[in-house]
Amino acid sequence: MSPVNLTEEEGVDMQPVDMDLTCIAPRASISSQQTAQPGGAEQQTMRVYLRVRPFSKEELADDEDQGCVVIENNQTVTLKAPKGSATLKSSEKGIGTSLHKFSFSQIFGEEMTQSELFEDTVKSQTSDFLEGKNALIFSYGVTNAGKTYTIQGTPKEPGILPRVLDATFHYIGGRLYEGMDLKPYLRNDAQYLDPDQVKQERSAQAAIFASVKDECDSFGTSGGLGSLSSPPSPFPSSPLSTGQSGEAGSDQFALWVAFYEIYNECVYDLLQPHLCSKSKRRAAHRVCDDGAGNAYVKDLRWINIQTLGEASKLLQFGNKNRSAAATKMNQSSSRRQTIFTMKLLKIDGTTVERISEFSLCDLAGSERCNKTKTFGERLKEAGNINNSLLILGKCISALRNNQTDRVKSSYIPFRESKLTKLFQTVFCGKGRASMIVNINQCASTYDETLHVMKFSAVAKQVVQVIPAKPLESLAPCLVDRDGKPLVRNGVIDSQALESYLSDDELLDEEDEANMSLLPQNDLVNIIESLRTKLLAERRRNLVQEMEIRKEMGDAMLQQLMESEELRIRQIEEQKESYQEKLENTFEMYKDAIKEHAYQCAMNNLEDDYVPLDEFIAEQDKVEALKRKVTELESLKSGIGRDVCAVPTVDQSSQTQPSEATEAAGDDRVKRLYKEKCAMEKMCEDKQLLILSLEKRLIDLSQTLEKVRDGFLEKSSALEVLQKKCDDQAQSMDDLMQQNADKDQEVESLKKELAKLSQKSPVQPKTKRGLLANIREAVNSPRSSSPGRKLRKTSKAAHS
Ligand SMILES: Nc1ncnc2c1ncn2[C@@H]1O[C@H](COP(=O)(O)OP(=O)(O)OP(=O)(O)O)[C@@H](O)[C@H]1O
Repeated sequence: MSPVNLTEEEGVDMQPVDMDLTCIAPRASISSQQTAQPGGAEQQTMRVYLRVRPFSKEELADDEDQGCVVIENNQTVTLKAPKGSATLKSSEKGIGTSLHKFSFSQIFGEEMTQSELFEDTVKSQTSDFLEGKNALIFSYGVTNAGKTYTIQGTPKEPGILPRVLDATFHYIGGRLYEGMDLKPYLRNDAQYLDPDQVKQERSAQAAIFASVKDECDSFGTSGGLGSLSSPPSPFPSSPLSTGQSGEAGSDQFALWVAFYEIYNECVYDLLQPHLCSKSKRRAAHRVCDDGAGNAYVKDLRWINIQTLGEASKLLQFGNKNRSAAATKMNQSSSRRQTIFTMKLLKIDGTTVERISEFSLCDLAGSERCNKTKTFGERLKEAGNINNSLLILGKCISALRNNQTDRVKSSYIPFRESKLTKLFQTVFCGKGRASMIVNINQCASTYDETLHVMKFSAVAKQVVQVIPAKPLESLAPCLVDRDGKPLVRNGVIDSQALESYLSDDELLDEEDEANMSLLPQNDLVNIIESLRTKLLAERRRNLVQEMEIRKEMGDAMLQQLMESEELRIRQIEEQKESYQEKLENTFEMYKDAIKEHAYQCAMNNLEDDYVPLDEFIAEQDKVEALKRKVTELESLKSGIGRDVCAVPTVDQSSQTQPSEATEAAGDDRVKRLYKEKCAMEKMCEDKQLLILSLEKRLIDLSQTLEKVRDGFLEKSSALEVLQKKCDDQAQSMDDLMQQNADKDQEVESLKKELAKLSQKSPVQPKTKRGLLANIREAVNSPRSSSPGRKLRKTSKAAHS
């Protein structure tokens, strides 16, 4: 076997704080189970007891005994995961451990008797109950773990419920209030019953007792409990049994009980008469709030009991009504959560001084669906059972978390299940709660048992603060049928009582049940009066409804108009901003194009640019040179003529030409010829220069042409942009047109509303004036729409 780690499940180092979330009590480490609080409040951790039931013969035969549960001492128990359990498999994979250690307020092994269990667990709560405090006991555990055995027991071995009842009757002794005319009402109040109602109570009670008179005595008053009932009592030395526990001698006590079950999140009364036909469904009862935050079961049947035998019969009657769903695990297993509640009324004369409540809750088994092979309706049952247990667990965890961390107080889901809703007040300090965890030692249910143990470990850390004087807040109030108090400051309000007793026109459900007893005329009268009341009520409702509708219509219209105004304003603003943006963009483009064109022109001109002065000077030079060339050419032709004429003259007229004259002529010709050549060359150069300048001029004009083309292109792009702008303006106009349509729609709505208002039979004048004012006020800004249109057209024209 692989080595195992032992886990301590209970948070021993946890510092519990008070449970009453509204009361600010100082945080203190709780070393003992119970400590005194300032102001006399009592603080203690929730008592959680463990009861381990013995194996049955069948279980031993099925090899269920694998030593899973080892009781170390009267407060500590160790659970060892058996072969095949999910816990063992997980621990072998390294997840978790196969050994779990738990501690409880007290552990009761299989050898412990019912009587010992009662003495060590519930007896103190019974004392509380008899002294006017509330008490709640849960029996919790997997199915077939012994919860019902612990609560109800067997005729031979009565459980804690018969023992609490037995103790209560011993306490009451000869001070039983036999009147039966003071009955519990809502959660903490009492109701005064008139003689007819008392008669009905008695007949209902008799009907129940009659139906079980031949049944065996489940409390064993003649057996198990009988030995306790007859002297010596179970509280021989207890002040409870003496009836002298500091109570005033004139006080009397009345005990009323209710027995109900929660099945699939519906509350059913187990003390209702048996149903005639099986097909007829039982009525589910609502869980309501009494206005002071206390939940109660509406129309639950409370039966007055005066002996232990009567209590036993009631329990039998209720048990008969319970339907046990067969599951594979336990053929007689109940799929319900059954609650037996006792209310003890302390009566002084005709005044109810206090009411205390003791509830014993047998929680349904919490087995998993696959284990129990549950299907269909059974699966739904299991889901609801597990859900209410889950919510109970969540509430307990949240309570504990809130106590440990007051800053981050989390939501406690009391209202998410009927069970927790009903007992919220007890958890919140208006009573003491304790839990008896029942487990069997079967290997096959080990995983579920472990889950139960973990849950109870959390419950044990919850601390309850019980106020020193819980009765002050729970002081019962005696009321009539309408719920109006009949007793004020301890004195009966005789007027209220008289009107209550004479008031016979209202019928509650119990009256309805006995309507057949009334004469026909009375019935007709009652029906007539009820019809009149109904009509008046309907008329009142109709008027109220119309007023509400009108108010809502006005409010809606106002809202509609406001939102319309807002929308128009937003559109206007958007339009303006778009136009501004467009104009800015257009200007930007224009500047950019101009800049671009200028840059292009400058780039093209830069290389070919010749300043004008230079150009003119150059032209002058060219002109001068041309003139010189012309002169020289004319000179050259003149010289040629001279040259040809000179030899002719020399040869014909002079027989002896001088040599000096000939030489001088040659030099001059040569010089002139040279000059002529130079001039010709210069002319050619200048010609070339002129040609190049002309070429430059042509290039320049071409560049200018290009720039002009570019400019024209940009201009056309600008035109496109302009067109887009115009389109946008057009779409804005369309939007405005849509707005106008909406205006018309609003107008038609207003007209419709006005028509409706005219049709309405009740129209207070002041309100009609108000509506007209509102409409006018709302309409007035609408009249400015032409102004806006004017602005819009002027803008459009501008743009
Ligand atoms: N302490 C005990 N001593 C002897 N027998 C016991 C003890 N506890 C339980 N049993 C027996 O075990 C069986 C199952 O017990 P019980 O019906 O109370 O279980 P349960 O938890 O109420 O089951 P369910 O939730 O299904 O109603 C019964 O036969 C009962 O008599």
